[in-house]
Amino acid sequence: MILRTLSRMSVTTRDLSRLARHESTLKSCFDESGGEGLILKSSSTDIFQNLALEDWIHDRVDLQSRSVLFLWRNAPAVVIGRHQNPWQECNLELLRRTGIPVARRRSGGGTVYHDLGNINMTFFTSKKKYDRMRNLGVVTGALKALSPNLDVCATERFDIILNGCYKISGTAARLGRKTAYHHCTLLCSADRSILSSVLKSSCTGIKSNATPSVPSPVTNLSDHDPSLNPSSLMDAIASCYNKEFDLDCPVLTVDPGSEVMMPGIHKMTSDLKNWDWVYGKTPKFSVCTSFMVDNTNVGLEIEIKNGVVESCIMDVHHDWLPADFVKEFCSSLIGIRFCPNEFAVAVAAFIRTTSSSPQHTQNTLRLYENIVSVM
Ligand SMILES: Nc1ncnc2c1ncn2[C@@H]1O[C@H](COP(=O)(O)OC(=O)CCCC[C@@H]2CCSS2)[C@@H](O)[C@H]1O
Repeated sequence: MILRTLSRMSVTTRDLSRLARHESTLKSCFDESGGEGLILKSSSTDIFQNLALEDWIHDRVDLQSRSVLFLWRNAPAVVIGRHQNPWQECNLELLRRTGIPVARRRSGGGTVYHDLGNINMTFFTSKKKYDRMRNLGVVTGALKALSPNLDVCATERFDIILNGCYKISGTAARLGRKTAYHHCTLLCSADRSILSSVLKSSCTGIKSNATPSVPSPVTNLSDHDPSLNPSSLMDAIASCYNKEFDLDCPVLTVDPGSEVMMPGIHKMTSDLKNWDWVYGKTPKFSVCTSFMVDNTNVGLEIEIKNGVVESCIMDVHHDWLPADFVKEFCSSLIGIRFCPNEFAVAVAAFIRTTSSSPQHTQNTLRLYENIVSVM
């Protein structure tokens, strides 16, 4: 039975034989799946696991013969677009302090904040069937079905706005050669104060060609209709999806932590967590800034490529730190990741290995404190 269901999904033969060995575990996910469509809901609230499940569906499921709607929510997280700069888009210092992760998704577009009050939907189709407005129609249809008086509409840039001006949903997409997915958010009851504080850069003076986000005033649906909650919204979206695409799919719960059910997903999850993906994929940029230390102005220009310091120039009065010493300090930073941990290690090694007066050591530490605040 499971083999027949999976054949209809056209998962690769290799997967099929591997999956067949775990029939009983797979049943819960695929047993009742219909022919042309599938609605999945994640049991995980881990941003990396959920993005990995998107990758897994995109890579392993034949989307020529069926469409998939994937519904998911995350614990607090910031999600940047494929071509963005996290130093430019968010308050990394605040995120580290609060333990909120930054994730880079595979689709383009801007940065958004997720928590359990925010729903995510991913619409997978063949490239031919890719239609963002139709998908957003499913979302606005679900909202109108639950709360007929809400004034919601999709915009030209594929946001959904409430009362003509408040954004409740943002869209991004990934288009492959033959398949595509469109994913979007829906703000039901997210923490707006955290949303706005984490989406403010803590790094001044960034010069970059990375895709900038387009900030908008946002609102939560539950502030306009307190009867709305994430769970009833997901049910309504699933039912409108079935109606719009003439399907009759149940909502199947999937655990993206299960390697048995989705072979290869652990590697996909760890790739998404990797520093080299989250930070290292940032397009080349520079930080050009200045700060005051002990009434001395310090000019700083750092170039960062693949998340790593490529060049560093510091302009400091020679009475405060001798020019040769500053040059040596700058050289010691080349090749380190632009992040507090590696910077601290590099500065400690520099101090340990360079002969300097107590005053120069003190001043180096003052430089450290100021530079680390832009990382
Ligand atoms: N959760 C959420 N929903 C809607 N709008 C948001 C959200 N968080 C922040 N914002 C607002 O959108 C802008 C950025 O708008 P911008 O248009 O630049 O970017 C987007 O909308 C990207 C949407 C990505 C959707 C994916 C779906 C699954 S994984 S993430 C930000 O500055 C805030 O003003």
